Amino acid sequence: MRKPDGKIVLLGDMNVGKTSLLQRYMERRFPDTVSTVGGAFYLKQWRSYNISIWDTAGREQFHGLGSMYCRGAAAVILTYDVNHPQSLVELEDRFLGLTDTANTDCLFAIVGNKVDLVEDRAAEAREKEGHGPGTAGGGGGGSPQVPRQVRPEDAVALYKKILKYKMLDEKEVPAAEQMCFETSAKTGYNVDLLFEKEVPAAEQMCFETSAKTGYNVDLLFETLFDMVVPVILRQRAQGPPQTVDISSCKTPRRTRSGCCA
Ligand SMILES: Nc1nc2c(ncn2[C@@H]2O[C@H](COP(=O)(O)OP(=O)(O)OP(=O)(O)O)[C@@H](O)[C@H]2O)c(=O)[nH]1
Ligand SMILES: [Mg+2]
Repeated sequence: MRKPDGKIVLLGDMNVGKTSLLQRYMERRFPDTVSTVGGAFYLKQWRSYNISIWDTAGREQFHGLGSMYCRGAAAVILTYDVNHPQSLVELEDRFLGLTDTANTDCLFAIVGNKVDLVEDRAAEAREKEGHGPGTAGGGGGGSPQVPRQVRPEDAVALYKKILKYKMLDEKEVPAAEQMCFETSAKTGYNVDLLFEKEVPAAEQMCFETSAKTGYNVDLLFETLFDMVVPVILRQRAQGPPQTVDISSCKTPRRTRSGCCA
């Protein structure tokens, strides 16, 4: 089997729908799931690249494994349940610190899943499908719907905090080393790096999805695949890929305030 060119990791609390999102995308279905033990991955061919997508366990007992799965990751999908505000809080408190082992220019996406259960989104989906407001069925696919618990702005705020945590805030002055490039137009060396290194806008990296109806699931994964390709190219230009060394994995310290230590 060919070695994957890049890695994307799904993180988030138990029950938010990580496995369901991955199965919806890869297998085009919404099967019954059991709580994940450890982790598992799918391989996706995107253009000429092989991308591994890792599903991880949200249960506390497997927490220490998260940083191992994130090692060398080109992108991390931080997943929460739009109906459980605590699952968004957990991303900052418990999961963000696990990404310290990811690639230095790792991309982050924040995904609010189970949006089919939210009243306002279900109405929006019905209108998109051409049904009037109040039509039975709609985006919820028969699920009982509840008032919105987490606003998209809350996810955007977390994304901005992550950029700060990773020192990628647009307002920060980039380090001198980051802004000096050696290139070759003839071989293409560092040319993509020069033109494509930019921080995506927060709104572009926050998604609301439904693994149940499929809403925004293709958009999420395929937007990330397109963004991960330049990261893979940069990784190649910078040297050999990192390997997983289980013995060197440490569980990061957790903090309640201000991201992770
Ligand atoms: N209504 C609705 N239910 C969902 C959705 N996604 C997942 N679920 C349900 O939520 C439950 C948990 O889904 P999983 O995909 O197993 O959650 P997980 O994040 O992988 O959980 P762990 O493996 O324990 O970390 C299951 O009963 C799913 O059927 C969704 O988009 N909408
Ligand atoms: Mg799972």
